[in-house]
Amino acid sequence: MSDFAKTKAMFHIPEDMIYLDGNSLGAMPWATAVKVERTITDEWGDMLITGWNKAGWMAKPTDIGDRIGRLIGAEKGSVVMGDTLSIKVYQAVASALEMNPGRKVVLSDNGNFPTDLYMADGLCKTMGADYEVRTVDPEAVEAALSEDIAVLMLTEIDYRTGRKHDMKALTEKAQALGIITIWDLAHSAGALPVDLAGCNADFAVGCTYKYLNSGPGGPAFIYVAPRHQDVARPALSGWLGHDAPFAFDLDYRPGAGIERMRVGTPPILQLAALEASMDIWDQVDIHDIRKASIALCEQFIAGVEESCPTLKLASPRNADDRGSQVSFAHPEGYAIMQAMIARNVIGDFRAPDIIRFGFTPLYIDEGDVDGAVSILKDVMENDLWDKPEYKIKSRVT
Ligand SMILES: Cc1ncc(COP(=O)(O)O)c(C=O)c1O
Ligand SMILES: Nc1c(O)cccc1C(=O)C[C@H](N)C(=O)O
Repeated sequence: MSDFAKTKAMFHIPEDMIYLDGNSLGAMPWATAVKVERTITDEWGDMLITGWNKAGWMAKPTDIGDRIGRLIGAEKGSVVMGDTLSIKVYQAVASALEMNPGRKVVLSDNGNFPTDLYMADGLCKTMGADYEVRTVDPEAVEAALSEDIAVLMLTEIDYRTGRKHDMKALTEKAQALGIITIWDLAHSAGALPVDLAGCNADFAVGCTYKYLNSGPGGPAFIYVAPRHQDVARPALSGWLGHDAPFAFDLDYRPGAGIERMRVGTPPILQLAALEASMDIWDQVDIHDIRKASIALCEQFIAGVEESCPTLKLASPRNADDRGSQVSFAHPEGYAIMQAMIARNVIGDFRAPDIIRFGFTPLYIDEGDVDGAVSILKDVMENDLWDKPEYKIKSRVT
């Protein structure tokens, strides 16, 4: 039996479904509905506006930030929740660029998730024609570091292939050249141990609706290293990041520490949903999760390679170089994934030819992996994907 049988029982997974897409949208803990319902009735309903103090709503973004901080190796008081990840990327890039005056290049890789590149590019356009986002192949990042670069912005785990950047080595090399680093942990937080403090990271951002199970649209987080917190100017200077929001001063004065990265009113109901999941995360050791995740990924790779020879592994073979997902390439990837979904094995497709499966030990076990492999084998051996209705690209995700 899986070491995580206890946590698996804490999640609602529809009967007969094998859910291998927790790297895109995490599953729902049973406790979430109860927690959100209580927040609505006992807090919003009964306390109304007094909930900001009585129910501790105002402190939720930093309280929960610290709980996530434990999973990503952040110092206490250096993570705050709020907004979407796209917004937090913008905020981090803007602060970092300003901390490196005279340099005008944001370096990233061309495997990065598009929104990160779009947000940085939009910001550069606002800042002036001499600012630019430069992208190189993921393997070429280290060689591309140079003294004209202001900011290195990378997603640690590639959303398509699961390839893992070496955060410590790249941060060290970048900092030696005077570059400020921003790490996107969208596919890292809750997937594997991250050691932001140990890597001496400058900024990090991430979302909570994937491995941290906060539900669709759950709030993002931002990390600022303690040494930068009173220097970094929050480009999005919202009133709740003000030093004294309730003084209602007309002039903006950034708050102390990580508080300044807050923008506007926090989403209390989504934070309540996240808290239900963090109650589960508080009971597990992220190193145990990693061990189980590697075992599940290895089992899946071995099973698929043995039974589906036309699928080509698109993730790194070495577990240390990979996050908590496994991708295979096939020219008919889209139709194959449609056939899998029709058989209740949920993964996803990423253009042009990647089928992607996420492994989330909190609620996925060896039996699920065996089940997914055997359905994939059936789909491939019997060409079950070869149907006109599976070839129409109409899905959103
Ligand atoms: C690396 C990365 N950054 C950003 C996002 C999305 O940001 P947002 O939460 O603003 O939609 C995703 C996934 O949606 C992602 O994988
Ligand atoms: N955030 C998403 C959404 O709002 C709709 C559909 C998908 C997503 C995702 O999270 C995509 C995801 N970041 C990916 O790795 O592809």
